[in-house]
Amino acid sequence: MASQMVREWAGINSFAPATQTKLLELLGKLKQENVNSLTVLVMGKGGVGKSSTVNSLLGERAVPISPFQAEGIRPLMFSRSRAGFTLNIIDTPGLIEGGYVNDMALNNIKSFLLNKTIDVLLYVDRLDAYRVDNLDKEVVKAITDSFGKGIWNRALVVLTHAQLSPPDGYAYDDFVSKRSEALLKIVRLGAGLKKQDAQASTIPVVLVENSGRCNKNEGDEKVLPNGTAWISHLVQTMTEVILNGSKSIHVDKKLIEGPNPNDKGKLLIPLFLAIQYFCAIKPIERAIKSDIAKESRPSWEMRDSSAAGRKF
Ligand SMILES: Nc1nc2c(ncn2[C@@H]2O[C@H](COP(=O)(O)OP(=O)(O)OP(=O)(O)O)[C@@H](O)[C@H]2O)c(=O)[nH]1
Repeated sequence: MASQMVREWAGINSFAPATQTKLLELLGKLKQENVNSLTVLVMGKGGVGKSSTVNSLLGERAVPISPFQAEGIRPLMFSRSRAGFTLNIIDTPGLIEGGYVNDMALNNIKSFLLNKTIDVLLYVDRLDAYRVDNLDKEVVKAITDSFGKGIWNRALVVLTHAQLSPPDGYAYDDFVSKRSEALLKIVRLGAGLKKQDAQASTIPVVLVENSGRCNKNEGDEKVLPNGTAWISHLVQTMTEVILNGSKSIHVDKKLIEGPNPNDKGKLLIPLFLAIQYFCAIKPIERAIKSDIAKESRPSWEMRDSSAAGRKF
């Protein structure tokens, strides 16, 4: 982290005054809790608005945006500091290639993150998508297999294109709840979260609108159709997640090269097999051998041989 060039977070000045005030308040709150730097990892499928969200948060065009899926230029980390606080934000390549999880992209991300600590994961998708499928689950599973279930304690689901006009018959908030619930369900499935896991019910969903045509309120803040000033709302939700008492994810060699962090129970499999062998299979084998030894000649054999004797 130290080798990264940290620039002044000048982009914050491009936000509306009310947004700036709120952000500085939130940074102050984090500093009060001894959080002086924050590393935000941005992941998701391709073309969902990851880079645009990075730019929106930084308040500058740090990453070039294209309507076509970018190839192989990321991960990229941008570090900005303001009032003694450092924000590191990591943009990553889309995780799907040709209908499958792109293992190479995932390995690049993992190597890039070596010795870094992830404070928050922004799992990005689009609000204006009408279904979830197995690929969504696979992407979530790949993230979980790489960093462990714990990452979802530190995650937000971020939905871009939030200035959408819902299809006929839907109120905006109803559409948002339906899409959020469908996506959260697949996240829980992909992450292998059970109902009793704390994260299962607490992953927040935040809406963003990265387009330059985002509506503004009278205070010049960028707002969603429901009136939420989304930049400060996003940072506030990130702050809540950071202060929720869960641990950040430190990415070390063991996490990257070691067994799947969710597979700890599987290490016990050889032990279970050994117990099964010595306590069940061995005694059965012994019993069979002793039966064979005890039984000199089976009665049917005796019967058959006496019958044969009579014949010849
Ligand atoms: N209207 C609207 N367009 C968006 C929004 N976010 C992203 N876009 C557009 O969606 C396209 C893809 O955005 P990117 O930010 O490059 O998406 P990405 O996830 O980084 O894409 P990859 O680099 O391919 O992984 C671009 O044309 C953006 O302008 C949004 O909130 N609203």
